[in-house]
Amino acid sequence: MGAPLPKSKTSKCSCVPFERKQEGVSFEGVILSNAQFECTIYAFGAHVASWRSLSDLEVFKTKPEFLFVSKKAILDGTKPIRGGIPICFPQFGKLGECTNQHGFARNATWEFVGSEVDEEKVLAKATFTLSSTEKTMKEFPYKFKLNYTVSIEKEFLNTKLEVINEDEKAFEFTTALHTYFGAKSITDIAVKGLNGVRYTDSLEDGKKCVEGEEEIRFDKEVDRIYRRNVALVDKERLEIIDRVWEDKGVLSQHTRGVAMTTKNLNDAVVWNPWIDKAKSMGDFGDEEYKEMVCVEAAAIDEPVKVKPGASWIGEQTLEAVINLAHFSV
Ligand SMILES: O=P(O)(O)OC[C@H]1O[C@H](O)[C@H](O)[C@@H](O)[C@@H]1O
Repeated sequence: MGAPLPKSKTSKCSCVPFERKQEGVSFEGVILSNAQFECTIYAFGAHVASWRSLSDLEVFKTKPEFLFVSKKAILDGTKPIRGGIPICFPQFGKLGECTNQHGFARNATWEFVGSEVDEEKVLAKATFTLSSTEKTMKEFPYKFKLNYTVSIEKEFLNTKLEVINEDEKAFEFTTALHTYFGAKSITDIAVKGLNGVRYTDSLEDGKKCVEGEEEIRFDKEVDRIYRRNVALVDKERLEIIDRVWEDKGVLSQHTRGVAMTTKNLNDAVVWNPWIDKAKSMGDFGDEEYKEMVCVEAAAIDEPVKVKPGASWIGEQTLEAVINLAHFSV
C-alpha cells in the first residue's frame, strides 16, 4: 500500500488505508472521507464498495448508502465482489478472449499508489494501478497499464479509468464501470435519460430495440445495452431516481437519487436479474433483486482502440441528489 494520508485534527478530508481480516483472509483498501461523504475502495479489483452520506438529513440518515453490495458477496479474493463498482476490463461480458466474464481487472489486486486531499475543494482522492503480467498476457496478449482514480468532491463521486498501451502493437478492448445502485424498493426506482435511445436486448439474443419510455421501471428481468448518442453523451445525464422518497405520489423536495454523467463511456447497460436469475447466483441473495439496479457506464458497441504508447480515459461522475429541482422532471 502507498503512504497513508493521516487525518489531522483540523482536516476534514482524508484518505486512510485499512486492512481487514475476515476468516483469516486479509483485505486491504482505503477509506476516503470529505466530511460530507465517505467512500470505501478495496485494492482487490480497485473496487468501490461503498459511497455513503455522512449527513444528518433525514433522507440520508435512514439509508446513507448509495451503492448496493450483496450480503452474500465473497470477500476472499476468489471471486469478484457482487456489488459496488466492479471494473470490467479488457472485455465486457463474453465479448473477448478472456476466460472470465467481464475480464480480469475485477479479479486482480491493484496497487494503491497515491492519494490527495484538498480541504478547499472538499476533496479526497486515491489512485490504484494494475499492469499486465505473464498471466494477463495469456488472455489479453498486450502490455498495458491501468490507472484508476476514485475521488469524492462534495456530493460527487468520480471514477476515472486510464488505459495506457505499453505494447508495440495496437489493442482493442471493451469496458464498463459496472455500478450497482442501492434501492429501498426496486418498484420505486426509475432510470431516466434513455428515451429514444437504441438498445440491444441481451435477454432476446441481442434484438435491436428503441427505448420508448421516459422512465424505465422494473417489474421483470432487464438486461440491455443502450447505445447513447455520442454527440450528446457528454452533456446529457442519466438519473437513477429512488421514488420511495416521494410523498403520496407527489415528487417531494426529498426525492433522492443519483445523476450520472460520463466521458468516453457512451454505452449504458441497465440490469436487474429479477427472481430466477437472482436464485441462480451463488453470491446474491434470492430477494436482493429488490434492493438494487445496475446502470453501467460502458464502451461496448464500439470497442476502444489504443495505439502503441497512447492512452485512453473513460470516466463517470455520480452526483448524490436530494433536491428535486436538480432532476429533469
Ligand atoms: O455475474 P456477473 O459476471 O457479475 O455479471 C452480472 C451482469 O453483468 C452485466 O450487467 C450483464 O449485462 C449481465 O448479463 C450480467 O448478468
